Amino acid sequence: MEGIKMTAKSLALSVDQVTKTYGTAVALSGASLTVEPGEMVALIGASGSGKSTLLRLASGLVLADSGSGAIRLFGEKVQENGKLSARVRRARAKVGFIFQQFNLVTRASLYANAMLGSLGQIAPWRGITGSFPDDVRKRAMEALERVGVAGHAGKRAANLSGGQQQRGAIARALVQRAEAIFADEPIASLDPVSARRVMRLLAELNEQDGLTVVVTLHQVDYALKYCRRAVALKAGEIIYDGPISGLTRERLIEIYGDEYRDVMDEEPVRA
Ligand SMILES: Nc1ncnc2c1ncn2[C@@H]1O[C@H](COP(=O)(O)OP(=O)(O)OP(=O)(O)O)[C@@H](O)[C@H]1O
Repeated sequence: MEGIKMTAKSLALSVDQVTKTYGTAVALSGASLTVEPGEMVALIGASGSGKSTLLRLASGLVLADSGSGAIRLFGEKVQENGKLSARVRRARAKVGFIFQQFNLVTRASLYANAMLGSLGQIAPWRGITGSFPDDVRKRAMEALERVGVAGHAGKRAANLSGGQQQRGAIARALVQRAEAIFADEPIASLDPVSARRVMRLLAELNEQDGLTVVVTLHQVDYALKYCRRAVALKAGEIIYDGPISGLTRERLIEIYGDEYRDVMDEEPVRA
């Protein structure tokens, strides 16, 4: 494929001139972005810069302003011109979305949550009655093992730690047979060890299984460590899109504002 421009069909994500306003607040402004299959991309930017909005638009949970271009997942249209596509379900089927608030059904077991990844593949009555086919049960257990939480399969999601829940959500994406995982702040509320586990798992799925990963991150350190490409938003505009090595000191100050200079230069309060 080298030297050949990838078509929208072969791209994991394509966002074409998309704007989203909430009242008078511009959350995303004429953003265009493409992600190729197999990439691991960090979406960074200060709080309120538009990272979550971009992922929500990609999932079809939020509609862009009219006049916006198309958003596609693996060539299938999610929305265009502020209208949901008729093929949105087909588009969504290829991506496991992990949003902080809506990750798991908290009253259900981790095992049941993982099986829910099969909803698009089985007869609706099976999902409603919870009578999942044997192959789904098997795949759910394998996925929980793969992400390292099989020992908690029978526990209610509500009774598990944030890190275990995040890994459960990743297992659900594996049962879904997702070709990509789009995760919104998957490590925001995790301790450093749990955060590292989740990021390593995403990186492993990217490297070993070829899953495309798009992940919003607050901590630049994790982006530098686990992602090869960064897309930085500022006030709804993409102001950097390139290799992670391009996140120089000056660029980070541009992304996070002048005060970030102090953050980088600050001495520890206690030695
Ligand atoms: N449902 C909403 N109603 C009104 N304004 C919203 C809504 N969702 C987002 N916004 C606004 O859009 C802008 C972008 O928000 P968004 O959540 O995408 O930023 P973010 O970069 O993900 O922030 P954070 O890192 O804090 O999660 C912000 O100004 C926010 O207040």
